[in-house]
Amino acid sequence: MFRTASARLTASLRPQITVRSYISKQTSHFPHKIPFRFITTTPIRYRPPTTDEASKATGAGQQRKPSFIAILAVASVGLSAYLVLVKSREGQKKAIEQKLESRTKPAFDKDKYTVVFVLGGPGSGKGTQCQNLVRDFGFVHLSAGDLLRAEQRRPGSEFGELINTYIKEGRIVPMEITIALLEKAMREDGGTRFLVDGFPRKMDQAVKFEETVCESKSVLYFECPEEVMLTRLLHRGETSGRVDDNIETIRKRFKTFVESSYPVVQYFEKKGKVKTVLCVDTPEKVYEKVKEIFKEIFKE
Ligand SMILES: Nc1ncnc2c1ncn2[C@@H]1O[C@H](COP(=O)(O)OP(=O)(O)OP(=O)(O)O)[C@@H](O)[C@H]1O
Ligand SMILES: O=c1ccn([C@@H]2O[C@H](COP(=O)(O)O)[C@@H](O)[C@H]2O)c(=O)[nH]1
Repeated sequence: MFRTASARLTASLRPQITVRSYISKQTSHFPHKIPFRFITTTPIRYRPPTTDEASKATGAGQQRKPSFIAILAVASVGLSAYLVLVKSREGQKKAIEQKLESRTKPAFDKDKYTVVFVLGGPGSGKGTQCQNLVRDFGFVHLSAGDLLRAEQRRPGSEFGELINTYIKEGRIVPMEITIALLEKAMREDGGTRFLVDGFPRKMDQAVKFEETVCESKSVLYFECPEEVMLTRLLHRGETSGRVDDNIETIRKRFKTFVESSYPVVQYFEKKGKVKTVLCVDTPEKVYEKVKEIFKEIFKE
């Protein structure tokens, strides 16, 4: 008999089973050393243990502090792997460099192959117009940016991480990599007329490509105000998934264009190779001008 109402209430809250009997029912997989608080006989209301409590009881998830030696071992293995990777990447770059250095003449004869460089700021419309030229003039379109992105995605590429970092920063990838990709694409395609889009972006690339791969016939330059290019790129960024179509990287790309790429246009201008097209109009209007230029250059 319970003496008071409150004692009756307390009794009704007593567990049907104590924690000890719960453990003994579940016990086959419990450790022999059960934490003290689990073996109290004070009847408390049973509730199943929380995941946290269960894992403490079983010892699962308990972290042992790694020793200093273990940390050192893991760190040195990581560092060695990183150094091997850097060395092999450096080695590959050097090998390409040496291959290019050893050339006494370009790999492709300019009398048999036609290379047109397509230059202009980011978002000026180079890629859009190249597609029209492929359709109407039988050119092969080689976008240096697309080739770099493909190499970056290629499983096992030694340069994937490096390319990604340069593109995100709006910087120009070391020329050996881009030149090797362009030359490979030219060989694999087997065509004879190439629109090399978005390359050369720096003077060293311009000189090296013409010395070792092929001399250009002409340069098509798309002139476009920055605010127009900015609007286009931000719009493209809504769907492109490109890591560099965001305001921060776009600003960096504009800076790189002014500092490193525009001098290339000036260099070819002095050689009388540049045809300039203002491209603030609609793509169709811009193409009318581009088409006239190509008809003029490639009349046969
Ligand atoms: N004349 C134009 N008027 C309006 N939008 C255009 C025009 N030309 C291209 N665009 C659009 O602007 C964006 C950039 O064009 P495109 O990709 O051809 O430029 P790009 O110079 O090749 O750029 P990037 O160098 O960044 O690859 C695209 O979304 C394209 O559809
Ligand atoms: O010759 C090149 C061409 C491109 N890059 C890098 O790629 C991005 C994107 O190029 P798009 O032509 O706009 O597709 C460019 O900003 C550079 O980071 C390069 O390094 N060298």
